[in-house]
Amino acid sequence: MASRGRAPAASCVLEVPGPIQVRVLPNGGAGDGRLVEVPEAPTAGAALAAALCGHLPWAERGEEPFFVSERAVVFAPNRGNLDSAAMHAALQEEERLFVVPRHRQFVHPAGEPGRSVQLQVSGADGAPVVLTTLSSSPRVFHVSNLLEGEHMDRLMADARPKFKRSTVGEAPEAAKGIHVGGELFDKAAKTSTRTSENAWAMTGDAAMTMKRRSLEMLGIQTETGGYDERLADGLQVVRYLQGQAYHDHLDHMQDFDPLWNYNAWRPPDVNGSNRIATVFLYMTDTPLGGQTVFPLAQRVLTEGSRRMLTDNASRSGDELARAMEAALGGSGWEVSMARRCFEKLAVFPRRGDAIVFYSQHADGRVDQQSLHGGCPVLEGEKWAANLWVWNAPRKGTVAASNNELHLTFTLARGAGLAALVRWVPADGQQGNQVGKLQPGGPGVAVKTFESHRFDVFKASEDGEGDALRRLGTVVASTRRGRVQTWVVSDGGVELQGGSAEATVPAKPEL
Ligand SMILES: O=C(O)CCC(=O)C(=O)O
Ligand SMILES: [Fe+2]
Repeated sequence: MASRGRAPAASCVLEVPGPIQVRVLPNGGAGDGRLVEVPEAPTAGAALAAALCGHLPWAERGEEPFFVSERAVVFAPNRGNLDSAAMHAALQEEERLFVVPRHRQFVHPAGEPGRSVQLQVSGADGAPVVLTTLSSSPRVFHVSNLLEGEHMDRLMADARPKFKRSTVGEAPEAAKGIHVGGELFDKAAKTSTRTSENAWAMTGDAAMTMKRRSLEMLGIQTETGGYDERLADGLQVVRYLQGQAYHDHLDHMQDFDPLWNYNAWRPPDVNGSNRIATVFLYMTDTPLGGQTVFPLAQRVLTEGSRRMLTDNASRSGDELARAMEAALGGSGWEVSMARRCFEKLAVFPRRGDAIVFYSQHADGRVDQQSLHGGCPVLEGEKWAANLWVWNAPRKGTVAASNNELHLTFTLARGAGLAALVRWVPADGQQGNQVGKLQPGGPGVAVKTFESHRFDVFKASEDGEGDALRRLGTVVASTRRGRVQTWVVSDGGVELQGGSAEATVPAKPEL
């Protein structure tokens, strides 16, 4: 990318910056986008958004977007820099600029494997953090210059006396009470599919530096525009000894997960929260094995990625087989995994290298392609630091009142019918009945949360309550107020006192 000649010339005459053009694309988009001129006259907020991306359906839910440049600079009203002057100062000629809907997060564009981008993020010893694409589906990047050697040494030294056998579905001790509830921690179980050891690093310079840089590198936007602790789990220092591994898994919370059930709470694609990305930093050179494998990704070797993906390639098949036998014995899931690890897209652990991969698409849907695992360590040890990053504050870190709503369903006056109200889980399963409406009877009141769905059915009047016909669906949204009354009649379900706009079902424009 050519940089504009903005530096003062040898004389005292300042070079006046000329107009600058950027390439505007939707969040996560591929390709070159559309060349648009950043207005020279001072332009800010909605006017700037319209000038830059009028050609895109950008006003999702009527909200102005924010912008993130390819080099991870966020331009947003709450950062005080959604204006043309700030863009002129920070952007390079023809830099790609992504339009991110207000309630989503920027997702780095993948591009071709091997493509590198130097971010405007200062990393280890002031060097810029560099992302290199390893795979576009799932989105996996190699990261250079994330953390200083001293910071890694500190993380390792602090973790050493604290290591415990890793569990799955656990959360840091220090976060107790801010996650789903105590139950979660009691149920965290040792498992045979994750045989490593781990220790949490919640505070301290090294952990904070890695957390801040990771969020910066991802271009994560927060409510205040500043760093927000609630957008990541604690930093986890992980150690795998010879033979240890972490079976293929997904990092985001699953719908069917009995402990978390995050998606049912608020799916990420309707502004809920879940893990969006994982930053994984290798802190040791592992002589053999210990790769992070992505079995569903395509393995493309390029000049830029060969070293990261073929590190142990000089070992012959026989040598590998002998090493596997010595480290793992003859059977078990670790043996078949170890073999796959030398065939699939797999990143070799090299001290100071990191990877970042996404568990969600740009539109918030979870990405099931992001399946990955920690390959068995065949020789030596593997030490790493792992950060799970969320697209919105983790469940339990948002005061319940922030998205709590009180809905009352009531029969229209004179409506001679009975009705049932059912809550519909996000997974589309059969709804749970929350109440019944009968002529002359009381309304049905529910306390619920943003995006929860309720179906209202006409019911047989004998009170047996068979659902006969669906009269309407209400999707809870605080945009229509925190206390709402919905009136049920044969003709449908309507918000009492609602304006025409308010009763239109929330429908994203994108
Ligand atoms: O050890 C690895 O390479 C991957 C670890 C991992 O997937 C995790 O900690 O979530
Ligand atoms: Fe993982």
